[in-house]
Amino acid sequence: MLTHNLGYPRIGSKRELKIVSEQYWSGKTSRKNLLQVGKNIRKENWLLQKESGIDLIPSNDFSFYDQVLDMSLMVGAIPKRYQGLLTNKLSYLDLYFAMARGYQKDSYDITAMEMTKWFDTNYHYIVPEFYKNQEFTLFSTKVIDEFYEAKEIGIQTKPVLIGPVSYLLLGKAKGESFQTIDLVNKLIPVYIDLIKKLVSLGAEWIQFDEPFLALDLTKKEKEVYKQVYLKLKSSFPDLKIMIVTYFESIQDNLELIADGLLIDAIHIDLVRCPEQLDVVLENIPERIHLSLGIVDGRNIWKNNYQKSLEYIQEAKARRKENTILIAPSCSLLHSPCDLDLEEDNQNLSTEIKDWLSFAKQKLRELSTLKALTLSEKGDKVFENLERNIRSHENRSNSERIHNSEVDEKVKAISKQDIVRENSFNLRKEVQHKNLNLPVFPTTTIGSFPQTKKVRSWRYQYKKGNISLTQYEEYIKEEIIKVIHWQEEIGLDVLVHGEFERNDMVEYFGEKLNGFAFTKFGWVQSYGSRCVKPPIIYGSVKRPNPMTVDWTLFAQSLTSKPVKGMLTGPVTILQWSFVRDDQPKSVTCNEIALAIRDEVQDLEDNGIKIIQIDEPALREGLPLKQVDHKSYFEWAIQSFKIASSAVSNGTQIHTHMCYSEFNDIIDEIANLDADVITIECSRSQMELLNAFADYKYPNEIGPGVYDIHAPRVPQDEEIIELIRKAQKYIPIDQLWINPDCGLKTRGWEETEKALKTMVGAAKQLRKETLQTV
Ligand SMILES: Nc1nc2c(c(=O)[nH]1)N[C@@H](CNc1ccc(C(=O)N[C@@H](CCC(=O)N[C@@H](CCC(=O)N[C@@H](CCC(=O)O)C(=O)O)C(=O)O)C(=O)O)cc1)CN2
Ligand code: MET
Ligand SMILES: [Zn+2]
Repeated sequence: MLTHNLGYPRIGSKRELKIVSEQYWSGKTSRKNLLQVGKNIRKENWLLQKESGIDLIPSNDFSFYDQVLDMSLMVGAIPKRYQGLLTNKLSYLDLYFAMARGYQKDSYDITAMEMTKWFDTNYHYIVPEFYKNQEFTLFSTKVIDEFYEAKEIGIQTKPVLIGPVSYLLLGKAKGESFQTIDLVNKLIPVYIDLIKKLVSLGAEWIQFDEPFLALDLTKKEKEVYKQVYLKLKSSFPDLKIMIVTYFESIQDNLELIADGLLIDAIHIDLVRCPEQLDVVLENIPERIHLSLGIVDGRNIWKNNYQKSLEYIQEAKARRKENTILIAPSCSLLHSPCDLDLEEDNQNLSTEIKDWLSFAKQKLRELSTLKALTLSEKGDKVFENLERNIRSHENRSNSERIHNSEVDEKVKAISKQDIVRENSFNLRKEVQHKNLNLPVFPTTTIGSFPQTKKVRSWRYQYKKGNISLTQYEEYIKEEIIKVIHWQEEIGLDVLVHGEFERNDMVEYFGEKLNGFAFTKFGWVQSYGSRCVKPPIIYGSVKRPNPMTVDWTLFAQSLTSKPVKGMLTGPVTILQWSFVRDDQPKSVTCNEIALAIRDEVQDLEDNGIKIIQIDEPALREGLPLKQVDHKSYFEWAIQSFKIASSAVSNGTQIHTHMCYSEFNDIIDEIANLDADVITIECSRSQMELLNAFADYKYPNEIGPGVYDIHAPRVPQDEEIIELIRKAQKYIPIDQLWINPDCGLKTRGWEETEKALKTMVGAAKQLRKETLQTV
């Protein structure tokens, strides 16, 4: 039985890659240094995995930005708008970053590629752009270089590629309409080229990530799967092809995998879908090795050895031991790096720490499980099993995890608690009278630039170098500046800027009971951006108001409305590491009740507009159609618990971004928020089609410019987008705002962009008045 790993976090345990990338982008360090830091991280990760007793160690799991973008460069899927950069001899790395971040320099003005969520995770990938007559060529040798690099330090790795079918399905057809999967015959020769090189360097196993193989597939997609793996196997009969699935069960595609695919191993996610083990053992023949994904790659709880050993025993009873592998459920990209770094962390007690395991610890868990499988009772390694059992007992018996008062409150939630006083039409009238806004009201999504300065104050405060009063004074100064600036440029609905927040989820977690925090538990979200998801270990409760003081302070500075700014229950749940000992729906309701109290407090204090962000609503959607309904039932209910306590005149906003929303318009409408601001600009307002078809009843602010990249939009671009929006949405339902919050932007581009946006709104208002 072998242990193997599917991918290790590449940001570095102290976010070394993030730091150096951002320095490189701002011209503060050399390309050579950036490349060196990347190399050091790869080496460290490989050696760590070796020391931890992992038999098959991955390569090409490293990335300077995103593994899907790496694939696009690998196969030469470079959209035309970057060709000029190519011929102008921009380095490979700078071309790569230009595709990810856009390029606005030396008379170039090129937009970035679209970015979207990686399945149901908070990781975002760069969406490949495909054209009907797309050609592919082997453009980059990254995978070969990294295989060789590992070999040089004595490690024979298993290169990781995104499988050709999943790669095509992850992309988007541009220009003429067609199915991306139709490009498969053009793509395969490039994979073959690549594999040929890897095999000649001595690669024995190659891991093909094919997450779509665990999802609903069309007949055609199944057929393509067959063709592709037939072609690959017949080209490389001696190569061991491992197909990796995760986040869902393969049970609906067993026949295809067992009879249709010429492969040597299949990996399944037993953490998400333990129930598939039985049918998989029944149906997958022994000639295909079976990799059991038993250590949770998506959450931070310590592995339950007893349960894992049962799975292994079950497999051993039904197939030869040397056809079994064990692994994390998915790539450890989604786990924080190292629990050992959390020494003297007061927000993570020794008791709770004993319940947890991060990427480094998860590797050890795998080798311990292997050792336990191979040894006899009484061997020393069994002490590990006993310790593990004790940890789990301590956790389930701990007094920290349940609070009967919260349980009672959740049980007492009634139908009345989840509907607004009146329907939207009536509320709208009261709100419009109340707020008296112009047509095309302008607003932003909440955050303004989180500058180094603001972050370093927080850092200094947390370290004890400055007092709380001093820290709050600094934040107040920022709020004063940002309120005045918003008034000056003529925005209609203002925000306080969220300067006091480290992150929109972590901040609320810190204020709620039942959450623990790490110091170094960073997980990559996209590019250099990371999050430190808080850990929900117990009942959630709001001991005190969380945002009221800051919001009132901001409102006291202006006569324009300031939006109260909250993160919604589904998003707090989805972006935290959530307890696995009760249904998510229950935890979500607990959070919803806390947010409801906060909404009520804001209203009681005279705040007229309250935004409850739910950018992760779509992300939480189960990956298979059959499970959608039950998810939406509790997710929508949670949002409504949080938002429905207010009177007609209080305007509830929500905000969503980074996802495809076309297929969930019904559910978005069911939230019954008075206004939704939604990301739209990267997809050129495509989304609004769906809203228009649906005759979406409430108000909408489709994002009019992309905030992911520093690029400043032109006047005409914004006007063009608003005109487009007007074709779909009646004017009296339209708001004007950016795609998302501005926390990742600098002030320079923010000022220019928002002035342009307000200018565009003013111009359109004039035109509208003339036509009336
Ligand atoms: N949780 C979450 N998920 C999300 C989003 C989001 O906002 N939050 N947005 C969407 C896109 N994803 C994003 C994810 C992260 C960031 C982001 O800006 N992350 C920041 C970190 C934010 C943070 O936690 N900041 C802390 C810690 C900052 C820090 O690095 N401190 C330094 C010291 C600071 C100094 O002195 O310079 C240190 O600890 O060493 C703070 O402000 O307090 C980053 O990577 O840079 C943005 C978008 C989808 N998913
Ligand atoms: C990822 S959604 C972000 C919403 C939040 N209010 C912000 O402006 O940053
Ligand atoms: Zn957003």
